[in-house]
Amino acid sequence: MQSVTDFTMPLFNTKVKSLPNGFICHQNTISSVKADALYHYLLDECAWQQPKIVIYGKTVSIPRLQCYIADEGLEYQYSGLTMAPEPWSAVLLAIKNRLSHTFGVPFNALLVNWYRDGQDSMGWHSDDEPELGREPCIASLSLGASRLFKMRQKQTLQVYNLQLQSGDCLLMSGRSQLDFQHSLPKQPSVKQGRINLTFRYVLPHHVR
Ligand SMILES: O=C(O)CCC(=O)C(=O)O
Ligand SMILES: [Fe+2]
Repeated sequence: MQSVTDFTMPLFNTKVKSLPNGFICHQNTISSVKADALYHYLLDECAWQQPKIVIYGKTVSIPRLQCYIADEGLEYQYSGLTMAPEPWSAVLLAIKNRLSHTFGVPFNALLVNWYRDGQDSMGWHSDDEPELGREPCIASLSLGASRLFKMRQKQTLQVYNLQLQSGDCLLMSGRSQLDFQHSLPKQPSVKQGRINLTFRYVLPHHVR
């Protein structure tokens, strides 16, 4: 009998889109039907949170929902907030293991973001927290609505656009976090939701 994990395994014999240094997009790693099934599974299964952060002295809710999943004890800190990890479900563990095997990275943490519609977003940032190490390798899987992903070279401010489709897997490695920021801007015309999964390797001895 097929299990949910059989339906959702990303495959990597797919088309590759080349991007600025350090970014690689593997297109269609999950068929749209499977990506849709996984999207709805995660909507139900994740313990969604909408943390509040302080920006310029003002407390605001982040414009999306999040769930942080990781090996035991691997806390994640950003913008002054600490997220305690949820345990791996069988489905996410299987996907994590597949991605670890494919990319040769022992992923041990996953940040899941749910953009309910085009009003939800993520501002310019680099994933450069010390616990990710100097040149982290992050595998980012997109499910649901297609959204624009922007990369901005820190020195030249040149902006590169990438349309992330359901089932695409974007790999950010090498100098991608050192040389670039990235963002997911608001797109009010998008009415559908999107879930993004970023698999990371958190250095256990760096957790504060
Ligand atoms: O939703 C995306 O594609 C980007 C997510 C992201 O940049 C992050 O989780 O750090
Ligand atoms: Fe990011």
